[in-house]
Amino acid sequence: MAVFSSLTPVFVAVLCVIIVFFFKNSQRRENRSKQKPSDQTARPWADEDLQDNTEISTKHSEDDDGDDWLDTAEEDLVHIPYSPSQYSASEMLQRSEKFYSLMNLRRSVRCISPEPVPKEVIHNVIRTAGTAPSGAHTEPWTFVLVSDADVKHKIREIVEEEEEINYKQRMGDKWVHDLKKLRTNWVKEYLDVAPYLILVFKQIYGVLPSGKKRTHYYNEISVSISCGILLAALQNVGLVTVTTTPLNCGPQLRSLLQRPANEKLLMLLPVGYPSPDAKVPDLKRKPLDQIMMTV
Ligand SMILES: NC(=O)C1=CN([C@@H]2O[C@H](COP(=O)(O)OP(=O)(O)OC[C@H]3O[C@@H](n4cnc5c(N)ncnc54)[C@H](OP(=O)(O)O)[C@@H]3O)[C@@H](O)[C@H]2O)C=CC1
Ligand SMILES: Cc1cc2nc3c(=O)[nH]c(=O)nc-3n(C[C@H](O)[C@H](O)[C@H](O)COP(=O)(O)O)c2cc1C
Ligand SMILES: N[C@@H](Cc1ccc(O)c(Cl)c1)C(=O)O
Repeated sequence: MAVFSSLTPVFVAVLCVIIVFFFKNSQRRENRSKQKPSDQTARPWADEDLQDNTEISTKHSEDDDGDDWLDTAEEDLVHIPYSPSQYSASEMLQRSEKFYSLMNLRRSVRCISPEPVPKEVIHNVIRTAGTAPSGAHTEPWTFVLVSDADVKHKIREIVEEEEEINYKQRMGDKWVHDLKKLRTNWVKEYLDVAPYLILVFKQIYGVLPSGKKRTHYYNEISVSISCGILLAALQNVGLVTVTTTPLNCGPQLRSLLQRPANEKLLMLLPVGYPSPDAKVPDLKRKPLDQIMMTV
């Protein structure tokens, strides 16, 4: 008993040292994991809410035996002067009003004329889409331009088959109800009729000359921005489209168009002139005070 009572203070002291040691260690580990992702599953650029399926670079993976990601040529990239056009305040106002008026006339048009469209115009529209900013300038987009009647028809078959199931089963009553005002259904005549279909693919990763994967940061956001610019470029030349996202068609369309495994369909845009009898739902847009908060 006497031995125990004399040991207790020593025992308590040792116990305290052990507890402090463990506590400090666990704090250090926590801090380290906050400061620097310690494993390759940490992907701060992939927004969970967006369900951005960006794939991680294989830089630290087991099969990695080199420093492909270290591109010295890019490290030495020169920085050049940049002085774009500037306008007076009144010119700016005029230009902003003009551009707003043009864009405010943009509508999703589902009745497209078969009238041919100059190919060079479409090429310029796609060039313009390719001016979009992208995560780490990875330019993670592929625009597949389809004008071949047989391929367009195959696309229509795939889309209509899946969209019928979407409307009847996958989308559910609420979504179908919310779309009633648009009078859409699974019949997609514009896929045969429009002179061009542009299928926009996001590259979920790139492929380096060595065959290894290159990380495409924020690829979905980057490609979505390029699609916005593409829509503006179409509007600028008087062409129409409808932004479509044919659910469950991605893999089939990718394989029909022989796109590689790193590409996923983001949007399908039928492009042409509006048909003379085209109608659009009389939708209203939110005014500025409902979309802008000033602080
Ligand atoms: N952002 C969104 O919330 C959604 C958008 N869509 C839109 O619908 C359209 C068609 O997409 P949909 O077919 O439904 O969906 P996906 O193209 O995402 O494909 C559906 C399934 O196929 C897999 N897949 C597709 N492409 C690849 C690829 N290149 N490599 C590996 N796996 C692949 C997906 O894998 P995984 O599960 O790994 O992605 C998923 O399981 C597009 O326009 C798309 O933008 C569709 C669904 C949701
Ligand atoms: C992300 C996104 C997905 C869309 N998917 C479809 C679609 O699959 N089919 C379709 O007919 N329209 C689709 N639309 C078009 C919308 O229905 C349309 O933008 C909306 O009704 C507003 O009309 P507006 O484009 O004329 O302003 C989509 C639009 C966006 C932005
Ligand atoms: N993809 C279907 C359903 C659809 C229609 C319009 C939309 O705005 C959305 Cl989000 C979905 C279709 O193209 O009919």
